[in-house]
Amino acid sequence: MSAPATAAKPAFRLTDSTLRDGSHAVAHQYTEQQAIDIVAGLDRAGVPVIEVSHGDGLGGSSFNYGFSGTDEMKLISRAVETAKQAKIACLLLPGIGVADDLKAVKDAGVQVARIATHCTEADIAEQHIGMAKELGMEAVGFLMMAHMTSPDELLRQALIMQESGADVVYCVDSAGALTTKTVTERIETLVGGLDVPVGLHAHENLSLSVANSLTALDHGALHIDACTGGAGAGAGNCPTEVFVAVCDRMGVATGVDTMTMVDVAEEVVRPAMNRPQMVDRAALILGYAGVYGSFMLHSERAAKRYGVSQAQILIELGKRGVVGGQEDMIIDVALELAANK
Ligand SMILES: C[C@H](O)CC(=O)C(=O)O
Ligand SMILES: [Mn+2]
Repeated sequence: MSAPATAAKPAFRLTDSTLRDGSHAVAHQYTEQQAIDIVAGLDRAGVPVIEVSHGDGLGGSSFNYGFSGTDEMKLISRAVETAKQAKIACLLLPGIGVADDLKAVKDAGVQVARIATHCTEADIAEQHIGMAKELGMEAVGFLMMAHMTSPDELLRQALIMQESGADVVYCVDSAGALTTKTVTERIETLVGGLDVPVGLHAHENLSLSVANSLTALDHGALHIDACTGGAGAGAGNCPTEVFVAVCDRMGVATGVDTMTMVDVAEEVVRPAMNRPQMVDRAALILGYAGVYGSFMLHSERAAKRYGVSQAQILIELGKRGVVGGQEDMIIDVALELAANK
């Protein structure tokens, strides 16, 4: 097998979110040892940024979002201790995480603060982006459920994040509902209208995460998110090892050693997963109906508990345009379906 092209300057910066978005796939039950092993592998492969926190960001451990198996601060500390070259990042959704969480992770050695809001609510990130900058962290704006708004409105929201001090702004396909066409429209509009670099965070629900990430690069994105073994909410995220392998084949420099990534996926991450990441019925419906990826396991539990169809719950949530933070609506919909049976 040919040697990976790690020497050339990378065409984009890769953020691996196995220990954050991938946490949805294991119902937030990562152990300290798993965090150490995953960070050690990714760091060895040359991944430049590794995100660690509860799947729903700092402070996510709760009845609403699911309790963490291990306190996220412990996972973060193990990650910081283990990484030799990679920066450690955290996600924060204002309201779930609070300003003190940012200070705590900065003190623990986290260098990148990713501040996430629904795609039309960037204004609620202003304070946290500003605080991340005051703390001397890199601040990344993260506009979730980006399929739900137009490219022009997404740019208007991204400009709010840029004005607040964001160093990078991401288009986040939380539902895995974007296609190569709708990614192109969004990334082109963001790249054309922002002074700061643009990123894409793709999900696999329509089997398009690799294609969408490549499309984003073609249209000027400089940051790409991925998860090893395709871990993550719904059908998972863009699989890191597959993405860097495809980049190698296309002559796109990643700075990451593909064969090390392939081993980390196979030997470290997949054994940590509770079940295979795949585009099964529920995941496909998430993408097709445009439903928030992290609703998958919640809707599966509600369907079992109330004896209704998970597919119907998801379709109904899609019709109602339910967004992250409205997890209680999953139960409401399940109860309504049960009452109408
Ligand atoms: C809190 C969400 O899981 C953030 C994310 O990764 C997404 O919206 O996608
Ligand atoms: Mn995600």
